[in-house]
Amino acid sequence: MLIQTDLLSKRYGQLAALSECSFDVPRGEILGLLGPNGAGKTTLLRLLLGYLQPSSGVARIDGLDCYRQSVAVHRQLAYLPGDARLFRQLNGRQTLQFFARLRRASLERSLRLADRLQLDLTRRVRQMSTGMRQKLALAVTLTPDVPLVILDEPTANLDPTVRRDVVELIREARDEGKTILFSSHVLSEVEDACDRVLVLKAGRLVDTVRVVDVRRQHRIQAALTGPLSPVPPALVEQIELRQDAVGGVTVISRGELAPLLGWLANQPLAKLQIEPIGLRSVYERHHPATSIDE
Ligand SMILES: Nc1ncnc2c1ncn2[C@@H]1O[C@H](COP(=O)(O)OP(=O)(O)OP(=O)(O)O)[C@@H](O)[C@H]1O
Repeated sequence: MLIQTDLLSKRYGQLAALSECSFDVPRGEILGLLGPNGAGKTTLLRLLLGYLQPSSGVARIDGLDCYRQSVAVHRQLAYLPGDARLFRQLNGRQTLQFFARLRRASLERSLRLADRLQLDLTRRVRQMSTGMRQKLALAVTLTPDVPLVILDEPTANLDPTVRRDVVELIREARDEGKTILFSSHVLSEVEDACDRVLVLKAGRLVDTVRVVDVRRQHRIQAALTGPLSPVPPALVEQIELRQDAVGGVTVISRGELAPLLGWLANQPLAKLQIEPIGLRSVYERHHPATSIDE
């Protein structure tokens, strides 16, 4: 495991910003952190970075204690903070050169990433828009040859096209062997980019979901025109079936669709609708009243 936390907690006086959070992240995984404002995402990232001392529990990266061995931990990672600051008087290319030298990283790789993000490197940082600065900061963060990349809301301020590019770059970094941990408010990009998602609520880890499992889940709705025949034993385990008083039926499927559709084809149904459940349903189970970006 590259990251391991054990009952990791952080209190500010009476407020539990993070409570007894335990999880592992294997190498080569993209892990998303989801939760509304104040759920504890940044606190968790700062504990992993060793910027905060845990009130109790421990966080380890590559076996190193994140707080006590933070210098060694920092050699293993690149971090993009939510409020990344760059030198305003440098232009894009000088910025990439500065950080490549600092991290003993490849400038060529920086330039390639900047090209992918369609950055104009001749502009000074102070003349860049917020989105352009964010892209430059991302190119800086994805350049070093380190096993772990931590991104705090990497796509804030970016338009949807650039968001897609960022998700692609994150996946490419994973394919090169990096482990990526990122927090986001945008459900669709978490679903597109991540292998696994941690859902935080008021400082507690309330769910861990594998995106492939979420993708396999479907909701099927239909109107009954007669009685249903019994559900075949092979399907009982993987579906949840509800009938309402006005002749509607809802089936939640957690497995392969084909055998279920085979059974449904022989049922007296009309107006059949099938939709993927997606991460939104998982998120709303824990945060029913919270708005989040699609
Ligand atoms: N230095 C601090 N002193 C006191 N309380 C703090 C401090 N830092 C964070 N908190 C509180 O801890 C809780 C978790 O905050 P955190 O910043 O980790 O949430 P978040 O999930 O990152 O939110 P956001 O999406 O808004 O960035 C919040 O209630 C916040 O007000």
